[in-house]
Amino acid sequence: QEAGEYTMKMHPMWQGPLVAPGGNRQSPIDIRVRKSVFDPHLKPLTPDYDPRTCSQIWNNGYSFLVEYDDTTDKSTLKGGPLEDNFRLCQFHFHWGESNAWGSEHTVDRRLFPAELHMVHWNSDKYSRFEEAVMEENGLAVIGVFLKIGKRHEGLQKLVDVLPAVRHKDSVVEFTRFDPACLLPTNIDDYWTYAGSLTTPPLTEAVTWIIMKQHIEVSHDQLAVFRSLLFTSAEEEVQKSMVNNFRVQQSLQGRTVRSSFT
Ligand SMILES: NS(=O)(=O)c1ccco1
Ligand SMILES: [Zn+2]
Repeated sequence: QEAGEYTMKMHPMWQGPLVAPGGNRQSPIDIRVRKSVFDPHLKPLTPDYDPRTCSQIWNNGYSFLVEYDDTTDKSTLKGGPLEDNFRLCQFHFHWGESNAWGSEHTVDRRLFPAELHMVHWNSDKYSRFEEAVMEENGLAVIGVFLKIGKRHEGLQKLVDVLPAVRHKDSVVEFTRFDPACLLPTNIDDYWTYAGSLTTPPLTEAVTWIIMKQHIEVSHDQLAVFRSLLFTSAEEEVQKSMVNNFRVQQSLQGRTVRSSFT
């Protein structure tokens, strides 16, 4: 590299074509609370998860994914803005290198240190995630903001296994984890809007359901997230898995609805 030449070493995730097909309902966004519209027809959200469908956890080189067996309708999400039945396939997080930032969505520009995404696909209309990911009503993702505070007891079982998936492409068996323990106590208050995946393929297939209430995790628990690596064991230069969030996208005329006044 020539002296003075400046190249932002982008994570490989973002070196490809960044503009998604269509590109008028991209995620994440800033949620302007006073611009959201209360929708009295929004129903309560009814997640129904079976911890026995939890199968493994793996480092995909951008986040760590806790994967669920989605070959049957055992862990499902219905209600809220959703017309159909959706199956949980995985959950993962996005976080910063510091507690000052890390979330993908923001609320009136407020950043959180991390954000949980619980990814579901429409099992009434499609037969697998890979199919649903290409359809505008294919996916539903619950977003939950994380704040630094008291230790999250339910999260600790996950934190304890993270060192085993430190490097990209590492996988370990991970069972009997109830994802409901990561939801806030109040799941009736949420914002919802039509958006996209925030990592490639960035397809505009997602009904986003962003919880108003955050959950708390301890500083030390989040520090373990940051001990993960983007890089595989063979690579010479190891890179800390931090700042794995996408830049915010324009609303482009979309309305964000709220389930609460
Ligand atoms: N970050 S997210 O939940 O939009 C996602 C899931 C799969 C790919 O991207
Ligand atoms: Zn995500």
